[in-house]
Amino acid sequence: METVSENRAFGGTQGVYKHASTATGGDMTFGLFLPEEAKDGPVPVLWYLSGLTCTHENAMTKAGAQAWCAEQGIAIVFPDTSPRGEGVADDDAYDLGQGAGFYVNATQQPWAPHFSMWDYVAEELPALLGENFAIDLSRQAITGHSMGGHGALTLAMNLPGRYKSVSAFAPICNPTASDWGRKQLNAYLGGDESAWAKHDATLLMREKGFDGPILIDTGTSDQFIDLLKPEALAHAVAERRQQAALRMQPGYDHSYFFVSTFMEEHVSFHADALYQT
Ligand SMILES: N[C@@H](CCC(=O)N[C@@H](CS)C(=O)NCC(=O)O)C(=O)O
Repeated sequence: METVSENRAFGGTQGVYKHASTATGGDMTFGLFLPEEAKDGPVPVLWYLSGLTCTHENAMTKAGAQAWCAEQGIAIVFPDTSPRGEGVADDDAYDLGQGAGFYVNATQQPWAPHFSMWDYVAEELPALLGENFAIDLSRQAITGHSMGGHGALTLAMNLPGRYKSVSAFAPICNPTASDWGRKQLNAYLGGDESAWAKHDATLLMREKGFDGPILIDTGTSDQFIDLLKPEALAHAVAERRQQAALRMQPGYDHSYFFVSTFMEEHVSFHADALYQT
C-alpha cells in the first residue's frame, strides 16, 4: 500500500492511499479520515459510498463529513466507485463502466475481469483497513449518496450483523425498475433478473429488511427523483414496519450542497448506533 497524501484535518488525519486490489485486478485509491482518538487505539468506522461519476475524492472534499466524524471519534472511509485505468473496460455513457461500478460483482463481458466492487467494499477493503489502520471492524456503519446509497442499503441488508446502522442521501431505491439500474444490472449481471434482486433495496426490504436503524434523506427538488424512486422503498418499509426515518427535504437537489447540509445528522445518527453497548 502506498501513501498518496496525508493532511492534518480536525485534529486527525485525512489520508489518501493506493493499493493493488485482488478483487478488481488493478490499483485502487481510497480516502480515509482518522480522528485524533485513533492514536490511542481502534476507532469505529463509517463507510461512505459515492455516486455516479465520482472517485474517492468528491465526498472527501465536498461532503463536510470530517468535522462531525472528528467530533464523534469515528473514522470515515471513501472508496472509489469502480476500477480504473488502462485495460479496464469503459463506456461512453457516464452511468456505466468507470465511475459507475454499482457495487456489484460483474459476471458479464467485458466487465467481469475488473468490476467486482461488491467484493472490494464488502471483503477486501475492510480487511486492508483492519490490518493497516487503527480501525475497529466490530463497529462499522455505512452510508452513501445516490448509486452509493444503493450500495450502502444493499450491503447492509445482505450482510446482517456487519453494520450497526445504515443511512443514505438520495439513494437509488429500486434499480430493477429504474433506468439507473436496469441498464447497469443487465450489463454487469446479464439478462436473468433473478440475479438482480440482491442489488435492489426495495426488493431486499420486502424480503429481509435490516436489523438496525435506517435514516434516508432525499430532496424534493432532486433532479433525478424519478430515477431514485424513494416512494417504492417507503412502501416496502411501511409494509415491513421496519425501523426507519425516511425524510423528504424541501427544496434540496441532488448535489453535495444537499449532502453536506444533512451530514452532521447522519454522522450523529451512526455514532448513536456505533457507541451503543
Ligand atoms: N450530472 C451528472 C449526473 C451524475 C451525478 O449527479 N452524480 C452525482 C452522484 S449520482 C455526483 O455526486 N456527482 C459528482 C459531484 O457532484 O461531485 C452527469 O450527468 O454527469
